[in-house]
Amino acid sequence: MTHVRIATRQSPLALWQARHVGALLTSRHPGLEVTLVEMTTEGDRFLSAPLSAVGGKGLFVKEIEQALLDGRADIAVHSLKDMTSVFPEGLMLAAVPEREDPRDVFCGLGGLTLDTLPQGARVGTSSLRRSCILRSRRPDVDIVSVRGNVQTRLARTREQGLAGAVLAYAGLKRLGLEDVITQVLPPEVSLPAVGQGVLAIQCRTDDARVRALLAPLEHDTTRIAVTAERALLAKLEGGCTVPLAGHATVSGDTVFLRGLVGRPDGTHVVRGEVRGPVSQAHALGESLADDLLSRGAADILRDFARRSEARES
Ligand SMILES: NCc1[nH]cc(CCC(=O)O)c1CC(=O)O
Repeated sequence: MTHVRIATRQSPLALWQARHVGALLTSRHPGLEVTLVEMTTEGDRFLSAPLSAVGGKGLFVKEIEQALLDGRADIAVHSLKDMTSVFPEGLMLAAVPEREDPRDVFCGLGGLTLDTLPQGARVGTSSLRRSCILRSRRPDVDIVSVRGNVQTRLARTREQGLAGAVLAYAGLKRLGLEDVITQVLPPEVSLPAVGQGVLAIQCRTDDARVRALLAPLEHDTTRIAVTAERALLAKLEGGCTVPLAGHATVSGDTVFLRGLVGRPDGTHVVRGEVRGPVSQAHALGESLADDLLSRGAADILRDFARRSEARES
């Protein structure tokens, strides 16, 4: 019987995700042999600097993608959230399984929530999006960068005596760590990142065998939502990392997409939303991007690009 190799990072969350996709595959294809190819990526090696300073989210996926292109693995499993809008030539997003809960959560010390946080509290996150959203609601809050895998971030939050940290519900659920959550943040409060809660299953575009094996893992509603979200991302990303959120829901034949671009300190936030038929998911994402750009996001992106240049020189 046939065999597939899944490339994955070695963090507990990445391993859970790769094993989960392995289990989905063997349940659809009894007798299929699945092995994991465990890798360490550049993103895992530079844990001390903020992600935005060491090269952004592409770091975690680049080396895994190379393993696919080199034929060292047949499938890669990533968090879609960690992927840039452009895929390397020769690779495709072969399947997106059903989305896990996309919301952010607050993990507060001693039961704290965002509403009971004391004035000037220190909150852990290394996400520009979470920093922007938190500061826009609570300008008094002090953002402390905590990087590393989910368990490491929770440990740092405790060690440094922070009031709490904002994390993704999906990661905590997958790791069985829901008991640290003190508040689930609705999208109206913390608009999720593009692709949050979604697993990206990647393979070589010319690998018909693996594409056929992955086809039954595809979840149509999830695909529609991420098509809208990633069309928004593609028009706003512009090569630099900026606080950006994008979240779509599907109800019947209608997609509802919300987006946000802002400054990391929360002093300027541009929000918008669009609604339209599922067949127009991609165009809706692009039109929301244009709308945000015309209402101030273009200025924010321009300032950001200028500051990145200043950092490099
Ligand atoms: N940036 C790291 C990362 N990438 C994906 C998840 C969670 C799982 C998901 O969103 O699918 C996380 C952890 C977090 O943000 O708390």
